[in-house]
Amino acid sequence: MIEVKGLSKSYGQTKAVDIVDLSIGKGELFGLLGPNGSGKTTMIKMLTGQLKPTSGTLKVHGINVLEDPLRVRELVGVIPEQETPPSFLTAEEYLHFVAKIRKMEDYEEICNKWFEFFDFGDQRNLLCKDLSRGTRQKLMFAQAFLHEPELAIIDEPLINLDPVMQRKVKDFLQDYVKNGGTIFISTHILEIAKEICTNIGIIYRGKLVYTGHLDDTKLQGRSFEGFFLDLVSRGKGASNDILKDPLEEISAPA
Ligand SMILES: Nc1ncnc2c1ncn2[C@@H]1O[C@H](COP(=O)(O)OP(=O)(O)OP(=O)(O)O)[C@@H](O)[C@H]1O
Repeated sequence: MIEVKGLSKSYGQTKAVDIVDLSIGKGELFGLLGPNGSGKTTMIKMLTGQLKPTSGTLKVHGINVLEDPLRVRELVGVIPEQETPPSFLTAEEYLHFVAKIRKMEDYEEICNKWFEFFDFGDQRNLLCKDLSRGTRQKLMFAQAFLHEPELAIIDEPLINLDPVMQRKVKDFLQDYVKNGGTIFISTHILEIAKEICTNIGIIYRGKLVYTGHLDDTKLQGRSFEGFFLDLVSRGKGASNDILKDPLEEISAPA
């Protein structure tokens, strides 16, 4: 579903994404983790055709994103980082607007289901600017899944949501991939990634330093947080070569 080879993005001397290879198959719930400034948003912007890589290739749904970014955007559901719905539309107008762009028919019932799912139907006629931050996030989530995309790419899906809604969204995401969808999320919340993701990637200083499923064997008795912090702290001040095999690094005596 996603095939990335040698993907890089530089801003002057800063290598925001540094020669990343990544393959994500259908049915995966993939979580991209990394400290602040490690390259997560840059990766997502390139995958969704919002940003041109410095080098490398990337295919989504078998489509070359550089050659046909519009087709990729048609097929994929996206929630960009810190994006909010337009202030001048009501919540309902916004969902209807997205449904029309997605060329959906009979979308009113589907929109109603989303209002019901997130329990904010009573606010459907409020302007988006007057919705709470969490409700705006619910709306962004609904628009991404409105057309039931085979692939959804979401920057921080649970940000601003209360624990009840977080649980609902986590269950929704897990069911979505069980039913054949594919989801790529980025998150700072390690435990969420460990709980719901089928596979994770850890990015540090633009390098993808770990990909795979994090089962207890690989954690070697550590908490996921301990694993992550070790990985990051051992890389600090060192050349990127030290991160070639983070599991080996971490399991080696300090
Ligand atoms: N437009 C830009 N111009 C210059 N540098 C940029 C630009 N966008 C991102 N960067 C740099 O690229 C690096 C990666 O940034 P990015 O936003 O991808 O990180 P991130 O992992 O999403 O961070 P966070 O978790 O804090 O959102 C950072 O050093 C950032 O300062």
